[in-house]
Amino acid sequence: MSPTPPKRPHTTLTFAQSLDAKIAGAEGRQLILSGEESMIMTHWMRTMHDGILIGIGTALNDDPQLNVRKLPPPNAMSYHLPRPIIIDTYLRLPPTCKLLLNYQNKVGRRPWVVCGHVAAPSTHSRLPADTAETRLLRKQALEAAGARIIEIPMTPTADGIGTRLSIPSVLQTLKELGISSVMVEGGAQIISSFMEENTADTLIITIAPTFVGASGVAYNCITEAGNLKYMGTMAIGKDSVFTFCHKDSNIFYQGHF
Ligand SMILES: NC(=O)C1=CN([C@@H]2O[C@H](COP(=O)(O)OP(=O)(O)OC[C@H]3O[C@@H](n4cnc5c(N)ncnc54)[C@H](O)[C@@H]3O)[C@@H](O)[C@H]2O)C=CC1
Ligand SMILES: Nc1nc(O)c(N)c(N[C@@H]2O[C@H](COP(=O)(O)O)[C@@H](O)[C@H]2O)n1
Repeated sequence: MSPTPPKRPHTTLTFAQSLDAKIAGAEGRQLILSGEESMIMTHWMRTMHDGILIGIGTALNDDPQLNVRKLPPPNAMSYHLPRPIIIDTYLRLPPTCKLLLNYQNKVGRRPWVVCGHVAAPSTHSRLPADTAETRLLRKQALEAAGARIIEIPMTPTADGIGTRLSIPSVLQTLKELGISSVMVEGGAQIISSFMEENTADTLIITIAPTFVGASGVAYNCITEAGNLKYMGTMAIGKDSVFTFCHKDSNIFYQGHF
């Protein structure tokens, strides 16, 4: 029996970390932690999913491409390209980001930007001086650059001060829009949210043999494995890749989700 509830896509949570559980350097500096071989594995996994999801923090910090360019010839574009999906509550994604440029240049799929539906922006948005007008301008600029904007209701954060998007609502919306499998790549807050929500069907962590130090960026670790069971460890190049599956699942990285 599949553990995947029919109302959300199959969800693979995957990222790379150091031995001291850091996913980025001081002040979020992007680190290439994965070795060449495990990075190729990540690009293979990208081909196996309908969408790749990241948070706006990662989009702003890394300006990623989320494509499959590390795969062997003849032509990386002949592989299935996943759709980039950005969780961007307040529409902060720059219209000049690589994901949108790649789409304009026909070397990437149209990015979807999932944002908060704002009834009264001045009371809901934490961006300084944000108004319905400035938000509308950002939305129009993103749409003009090619983004599809998907608005969903915002929910209050646990402290009651801020707002964010509900992960189950994001996933349900994606499923309704035809995304059957999604690879969640980060960053720290998104990883923490998916772990807290127990939403991953598969968790794949690449651990690089390096230390980043206390100033690096960490995610909030689950204190227990939740619904996940350990499936195995692979040595790929210099890295160790740990795989977990939903505890009710017998599926172990079959290659089709
Ligand atoms: N080593 C690795 O595999 C990876 C490392 N990274 C690193 O992670 C860092 C970025 O991480 P963060 O700043 O934490 O940004 P993030 O990419 O996790 O995005 C977080 C933002 O998403 C929005 N959001 C809306 N609803 C949310 C929800 N329910 N839960 C969480 N966020 C929600 C909020 O605006 C929040 O600030 C960068 O330094 C990047 O290099 C990112 C991806 C993979
Ligand atoms: N698998 C993996 N290993 C690392 O060492 C990483 N830093 C990441 N980062 C993720 O990949 C995105 C960059 O993708 P592109 O190279 O631009 O295609 C980055 O934004 C993170 O999501 N992943």
